[in-house]
Amino acid sequence: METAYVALEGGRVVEARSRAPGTTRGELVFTTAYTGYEESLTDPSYEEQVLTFSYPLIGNYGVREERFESDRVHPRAVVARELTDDVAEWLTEEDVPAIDHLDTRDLVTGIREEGAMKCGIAAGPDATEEAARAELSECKGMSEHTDIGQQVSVAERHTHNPNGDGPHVALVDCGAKGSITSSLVERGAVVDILPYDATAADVEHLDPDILFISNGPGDPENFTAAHALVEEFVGEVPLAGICLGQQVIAGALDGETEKMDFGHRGVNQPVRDLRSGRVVMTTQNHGYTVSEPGRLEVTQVNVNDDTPEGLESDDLDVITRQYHPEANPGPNDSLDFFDDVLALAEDAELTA
Ligand SMILES: NC(=O)CC[C@H](N)C(=O)O
Repeated sequence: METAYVALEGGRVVEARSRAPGTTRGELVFTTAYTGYEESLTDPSYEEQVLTFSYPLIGNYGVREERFESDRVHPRAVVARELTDDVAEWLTEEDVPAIDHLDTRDLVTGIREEGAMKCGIAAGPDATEEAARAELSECKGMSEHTDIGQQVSVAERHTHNPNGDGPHVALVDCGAKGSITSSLVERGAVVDILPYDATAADVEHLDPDILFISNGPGDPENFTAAHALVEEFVGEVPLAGICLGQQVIAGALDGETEKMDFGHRGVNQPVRDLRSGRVVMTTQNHGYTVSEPGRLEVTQVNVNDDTPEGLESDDLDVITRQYHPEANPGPNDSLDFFDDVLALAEDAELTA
């Protein structure tokens, strides 16, 4: 058996089995999702993180490309109680270290008590505790990855569904999941994908019906170009956002964001709509939250901890969600968000 080591912030080193070799480092987080490992592992919002699955068996229905949310695996390493051969082979091909046969309950309890933490990993025939510790000592905090958008965004603008008869969406790709685009395209929208550092001139040139800021990794405060776009176009073009998109939009509209202790990652996070009282189960993957909504109204909250899950403004034509209405993985209960986004794009009466 090939060995692996995880060195944790605070000094502890945990021994495990190597399933895909290599040394790496990242912020250790966990997801409680019990299904949808292909979607989670290809979600760009996990960039620079080490993803622990609290569900004990990962890989039991194989690996199929049509379920991927992007063209590569984004976590820097993968941790589970038991990884199947299919997943281990996929991660080996992708050059992403993976480890199993460790007590993930203990790891998850540690993260819940102490918060998401830095870690270093060494896995494979040459793995040593020292190598894992050396990785840990090089590990940066998430907010220190100041240009993380560049690692996950498209380099050039491109258009999906150019002949669609629906509204024209300018989607700023801060690390967008593929299902966001497909959810819009399925509803007839023409979707222009713009790099994370698109300028106001780039957006003006497209003259979209709505400006949509995507999900993405790391600290929302590091997405300064998207922040500037929101400041520039608020009140002129309707705005929508998912996850990092909600955080960036709130931050640009006099709101604030902060880091959570261990975040929300899973597919059964309950969200209450404050107007209807309806609760839906949602997919989530975030470590930051909006702490002050600024010029926006909180319309939905997390049932567990009351953090803002939906922000809106009728006057400014803004609608955002902290969770992932596009699901993948997870429940489809909130897909109607995309109908609301496109209705806002069509009906907005902004005249500035
Ligand atoms: N999925 C996302 O867009 C995550 C947003 C942000 N990186 C966070 O962790 O809170």
